[in-house]
Amino acid sequence: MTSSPSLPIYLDYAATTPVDTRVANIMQRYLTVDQLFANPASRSHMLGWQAEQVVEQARRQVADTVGADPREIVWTSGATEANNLALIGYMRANRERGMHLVTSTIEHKAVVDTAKALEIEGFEVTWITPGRDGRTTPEQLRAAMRDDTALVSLMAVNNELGSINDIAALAEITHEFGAVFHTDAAQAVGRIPLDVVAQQIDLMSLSAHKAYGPKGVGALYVKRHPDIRLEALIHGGGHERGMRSGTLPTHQIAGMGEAFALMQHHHQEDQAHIAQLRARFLTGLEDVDGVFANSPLENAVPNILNLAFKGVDGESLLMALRDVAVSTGSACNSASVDPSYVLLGIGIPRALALSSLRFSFGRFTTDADIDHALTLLRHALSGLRSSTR
Ligand SMILES: Cc1ncc(COP(=O)(O)O)c(C=O)c1O
Repeated sequence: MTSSPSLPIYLDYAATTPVDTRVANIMQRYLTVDQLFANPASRSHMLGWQAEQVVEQARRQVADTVGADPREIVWTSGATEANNLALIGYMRANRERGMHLVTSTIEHKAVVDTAKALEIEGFEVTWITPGRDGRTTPEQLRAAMRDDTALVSLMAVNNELGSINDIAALAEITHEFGAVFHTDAAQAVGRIPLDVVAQQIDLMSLSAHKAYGPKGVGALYVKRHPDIRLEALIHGGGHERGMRSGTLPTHQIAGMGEAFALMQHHHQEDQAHIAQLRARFLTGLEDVDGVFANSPLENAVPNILNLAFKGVDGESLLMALRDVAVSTGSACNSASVDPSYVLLGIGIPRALALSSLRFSFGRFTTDADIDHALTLLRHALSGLRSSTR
């Protein structure tokens, strides 16, 4: 007999993942007075050196996960800061190479809004509109490139759709034009193979909390090459080779290192488990009318499934599904609800975009969670549909 899942059922892993207990146990070692709490930048005593070793061990773990050299990893507060540092830091430091940046309309806000801030600063941005499958094609990128393009920023895995870009092909075109390639890989670690050398990535944003690590820590991979110079956004003690000042949070960093090492170790097992959960979920909805997948089912990670429920208001469905933690990509303000710009960006009609929910699964999601969520979803849909009939 399978026991009933505890409520609410968490199907919002793309928003954040729980910290793996093994990661939390390691983080505990670097906090209190009887532990290794010292400042890793303290050079005058052994406790500082020991803390530094912990940071360097985590740097190796993160570097190993993406095929980088540890010296290429710069700690940040998350992927948002890493995206800001990559885009603003690179464009400001390389004005003489070009004032033009290429990105897409369905990037995470941390890229979209950063690119808009650069436009205000006088840089020019070309916004690619990806296809219905959420991918930017090599042809689209080629058409957007100019002689003065300094940087291309295209995400590895889209956070609302799960669509996967062909990073290696996009990076190759970027380099043909002499520009530098950045990818936001916050949703990609442990979901798709990442290898900065094979995929020719120059800059890559990473986040711990999408990979069973803690919130508030991330990294920017910065290829060691004389052409890849960044202007710092945060000034101070000159940490991280001057690229990002601020005392390093040993416990957060150790957590990210362990989380990434576990991600690498569990990659296949996690993804097989999750692919089976997505199939179970889709099968359970086969006989429900008016359900459409906004997420592509090919060239997509299985942990993110965005579905539209025709004729049903997404916000009302969210309310009716109080015992299932999911999300809409909508932005609410006091007067109205704006549909997800990502769904609109791939050509989903406004009404259908407003009827959409993102379900995202993870390492700790069980078959019982899926079955129970299906029961609640079917019940909520029939309730809402019969009330509007
Ligand atoms: C694709 C993508 N980029 C960036 C971020 C922001 O990451 P962080 O929360 O580490 O700042 C997220 C998470 O919301 C994301 O999904």
